[in-house]
Formats: sequence, C-alpha cells, structure tokens
Amino acid sequence: MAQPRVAVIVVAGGSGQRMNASIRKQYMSLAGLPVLVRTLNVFAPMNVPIFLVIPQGDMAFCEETILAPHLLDKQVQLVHGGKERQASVKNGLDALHSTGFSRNGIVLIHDGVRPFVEKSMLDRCIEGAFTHGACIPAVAVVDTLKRVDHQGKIVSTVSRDNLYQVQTPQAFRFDLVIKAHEHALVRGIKGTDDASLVEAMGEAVYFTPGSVDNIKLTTPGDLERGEFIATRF
Ligand SMILES: Nc1ccn([C@@H]2O[C@H](COP(=O)(O)OP(=O)(O)OP(=O)(O)O)[C@@H](O)[C@H]2O)c(=O)n1
Ligand SMILES: C[C@](O)(CO)[C@H](O)COP(=O)(O)O
Repeated sequence: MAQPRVAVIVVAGGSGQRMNASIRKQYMSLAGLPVLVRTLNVFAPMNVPIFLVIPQGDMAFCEETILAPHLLDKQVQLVHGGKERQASVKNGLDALHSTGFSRNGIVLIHDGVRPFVEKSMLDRCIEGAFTHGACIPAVAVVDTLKRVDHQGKIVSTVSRDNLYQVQTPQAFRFDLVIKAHEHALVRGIKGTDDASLVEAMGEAVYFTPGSVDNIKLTTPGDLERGEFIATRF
C-alpha cells in the first residue's frame, strides 16, 4: 500500500492552568462541540493519519467521549503526553516514526486548542514545507511593543518592524523536525514552538500568512471570543 505523504500530530496533553476551569480546556464544549472535536474535524477530511497526544490517564475518556461518538476512532491514534509541550510533540513524532512514515513526508504539528484553522492555510503550510522543509503560519504584530523592568517601568520601545506572532499548524519535512527535536534534547534546548528547534540548528523556516481567527484558547476570555468565531466555522 502507498505510504501517506502527510501526517498530523495534534498536541492536547496540557493541563490548561491558565484557563482555570474544572475540566481541561481541550475537552470543554465550545458552541456545542468539544474543542478537541472541532480541532480534529479540521484535519479529518484530509484522510491522513492523525496522532492525538493526550494526558496520561485520559485514554479511555478520550476514546469514549471524543473519538468514538464523533466517528474519529478509525483515523486517530492516541499517544501519551509528556511534561511539557515539547515532550508531547516528541512522543507524537516517535509514534509516527514507529509506523514507518516517510522521512520525506510532511508532518503538521498543531495545538489541540486551536480549533479555527482554514483549509487554505493548511494547504499553504503543506506546500511551503514541501518547498522549504519548514513553514509556519504567522501574523504581523500590530500593537506597539515595550520592554518593561521588574518594577513595571517601561525601559524602551521595541521596533515592531518584521515582528510576527506565530501560530500552528507548523509544517515540516519529517526528517528535519525529528532531527530538530533530537538536537534539542541532546543540547537541552527548550522552545515554545517546534519551529524554534529547527531554527536552533541553523535551518531556515519560512512563514505563510496566518489568521487572526486562529486563536489559541488560553485564558477564560478566549472562550467568549471562540464562541463568536465558531459561528463562522
Ligand atoms: N505537556 C503538554 C503541555 C501542552 N500541550 C498542548 O500544547 C498546546 C498549547 O499549550 P497551552 O495552550 O500552553 O496549553 P496548556 O499547557 O494546557 O495550558 P497552560 O500553560 O495554561 O497550563 C495545547 O493544545 C496543550 O494541550 C501538550 O500537549 N502537552
Ligand atoms: C506553539 C504555539 O501555539 C505557537 O504560538 C505557542 O508557542 C505555544 O505556547 P504555550 O506557551 O504553550 O502557550
């Protein structure tokens, strides 16, 4: 059977401390559907393997409440998360590697709590990774930026020229992102995203326009905004 050329890792192994809710934010209902179901539904039509990284101990819960009732159980394979996002991604990469996924294939790495991704953005990320090896969505910073000291006093105004806020899905050639995670592990490099680990090897990462709707549900205020955006998805 022909090997897939694209695979997806959705990381949802976090505990959502900043959301400060009684259930983990990835399982919360947003406009009638669990956040994680909304996110998985973005990728399901691609018909490619999806690896969903979840907290240790949530396997049965996820099977029963997220995957099976929404007909995602055939396509999605569950993987245990790690202590930090970076470790969760590494577990997902290892699981994908164990399937014999092509080293030249493209892997999309996405936050489980970013449910509002447009198909056109996905396509651009994949295309960019086939061309450059690494491609991530980003939007230009629009606010004025200040550096602040520990007393809360403004130290300086930072130029926002060429500054971008980055999002997920981040798309990589599989061999490049595996090498980046192994390099980071050996050198003790920590990154809040996967592109920074590729950058740390001196390899180029390119960007494609992201979207202001592609929010990460991080704090309680994001839920209200999410409910509004969900009316368009
Ligand atoms: N050990 C971890 C930590 C985070 N994530 C995932 O990485 C994404 C982005 O992380 P963030 O929004 O910071 O989620 P949490 O770590 O859950 O939130 P917080 O930092 O507020 O605890 C989320 O989908 C989260 O589930 C993960 O898979 N494994
Ligand atoms: C990967 C990410 O969503 C890109 O913006 C972000 O870096 C995750 O950061 P967090 O500290 O885990 O919220």
